[in-house]
Amino acid sequence: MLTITSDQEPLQYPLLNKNSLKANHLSQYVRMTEYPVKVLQIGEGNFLRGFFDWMMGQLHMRGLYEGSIAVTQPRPTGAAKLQELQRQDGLYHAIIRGIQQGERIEEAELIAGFSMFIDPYQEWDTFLGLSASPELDIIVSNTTEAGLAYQFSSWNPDKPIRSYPGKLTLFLYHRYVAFSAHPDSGLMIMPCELVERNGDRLQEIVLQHAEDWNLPEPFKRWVMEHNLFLNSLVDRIVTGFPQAEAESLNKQLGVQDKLLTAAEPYYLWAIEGDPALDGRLPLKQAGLNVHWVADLRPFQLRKVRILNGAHTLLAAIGLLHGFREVREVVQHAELGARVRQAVMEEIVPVLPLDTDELKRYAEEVIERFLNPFIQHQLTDIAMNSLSKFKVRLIPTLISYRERFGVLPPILTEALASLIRLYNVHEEDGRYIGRRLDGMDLVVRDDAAHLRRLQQLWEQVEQGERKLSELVDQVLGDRELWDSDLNEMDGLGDAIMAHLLTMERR
Ligand SMILES: NC(=O)c1ccc[n+]([C@@H]2O[C@H](COP(=O)([O-])OP(=O)(O)OC[C@H]3O[C@@H](n4cnc5c(N)ncnc54)[C@H](O)[C@@H]3O)[C@@H](O)[C@H]2O)c1
Ligand SMILES: O=P(O)(O)OC[C@@H](O)[C@@H](O)[C@H](O)[C@H](O)CO
Repeated sequence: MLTITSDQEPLQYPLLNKNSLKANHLSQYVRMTEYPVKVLQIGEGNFLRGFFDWMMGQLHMRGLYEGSIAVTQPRPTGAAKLQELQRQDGLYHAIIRGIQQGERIEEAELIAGFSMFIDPYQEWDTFLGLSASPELDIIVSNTTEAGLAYQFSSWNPDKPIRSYPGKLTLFLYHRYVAFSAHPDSGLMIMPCELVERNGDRLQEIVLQHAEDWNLPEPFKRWVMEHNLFLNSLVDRIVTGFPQAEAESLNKQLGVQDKLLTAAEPYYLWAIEGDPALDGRLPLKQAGLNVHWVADLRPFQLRKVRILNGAHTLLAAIGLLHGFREVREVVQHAELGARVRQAVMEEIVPVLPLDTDELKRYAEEVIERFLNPFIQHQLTDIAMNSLSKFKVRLIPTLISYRERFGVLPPILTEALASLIRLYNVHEEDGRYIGRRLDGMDLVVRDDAAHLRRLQQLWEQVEQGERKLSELVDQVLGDRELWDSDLNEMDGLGDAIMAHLLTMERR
């Protein structure tokens, strides 16, 4: 582990790879490459590198795991990142920085866990071949919510299958055949996608593909009985490559690392499963903040409603006011106070969990948002805000109204801000919204939703529709919210009032 210090002498910057490693790191790297591949990782993205692979680094450092990782990208566009990883022999630095319980943490940890790089679109046979390895034990993935989805694919086993669950189904089928359905050949499958009950969902899709492809019933039974699809919840803010500071970090590290991965010190992984599974992947034994739990729901609810809810809320309000990063919004006297009010007075009180524990978590979340070293872009968080708002904030809005008989003021303002943010027009295939000061900003969301909102706003601006009608239409759009929000007394009027105030500004 290196500690980032201030000014060191400028060094030459060879590319980070095994040839540029110092002796102590080289021996660590060589030891790792001698381990058999025990983990197949589907996903070359930032999150896994700053979370799971970092954890594997901790296991390796403590001598608790004698297995390496084969990494593969879930879609063709990931090939460039995979090649970059390969050029660096799978080595990179996790830059872990922030303030935790008042203590400043600033570390650059060299991560060395990958021993194999497989592009399934070019090396399909190698990919499938790995399924026959007796040492392989775990599959981990993060392919975003869009990746963990059913996508029909016709039976064509000789060609790379596009979707992740499709690939996984064929991979498991090859394994089932290679080990003649032996019960011990089952794998532990750990999806990290932020999808509720991600393990159950993945298993469901795998079985659907098995059905589509007429795979034998005993295979389906083997999938269900001898493979573990674990539901889990991940929590760590990983912002990826720290563009603004890359040069100075490389200078301090003395190498050129194109895969620097920035993350906060906080992390939590709650996995629904028997604590005995820690024997298979000794995360708890390594002292990591990992919990094998019987019921994941409280963790999921707490994190999605508080952390992700606050993110979605502050992204909508912050972007409209011309801010770029999470920290800027939370630090702002007026907007920051509103974010705190939303979390402490609107979100926390309606969660059916221990209030003291929730408040502790909420305080921690605010501290994490204030991390001075992390540049967390509001535009990244705001991507697909409509569906995020539906899952992360609407349930709170409804519970609050039911419990207190009035609307939560900040959440209502956030919903109005979101509607205002989506006053978009199309330009070269992109949707451009307007901040309150009239400046443009790109809005990224489902194109059909964006088109509908664009049309409504255009009709208002051309005087063909009243603003109140737009509000009525948007709140009543079941495709957006899965329900009619106009049924919530007073919501339409409150949103109207906010929109008019914004326009007056
Ligand atoms: N970055 C974080 O702080 C953080 C924290 C917790 C959870 N997450 C989850 O991670 C996801 C983003 O990952 P990231 O930060 O590593 O971003 P990233 O862009 O670095 O990686 C995204 C990964 O998902 C794959 N992917 C994207 N769309 C896909 C699709 N349609 N089908 C298959 N694969 C697809 C990409 O190829 C890549 O491997 C989010 O959806 C979020 O749910 C991120
Ligand atoms: O990753 P998304 O786009 O689903 O949501 C944006 C953020 O809320 C999210 O990435 C959090 O930072 C993360 O969930 C923290 O664990």
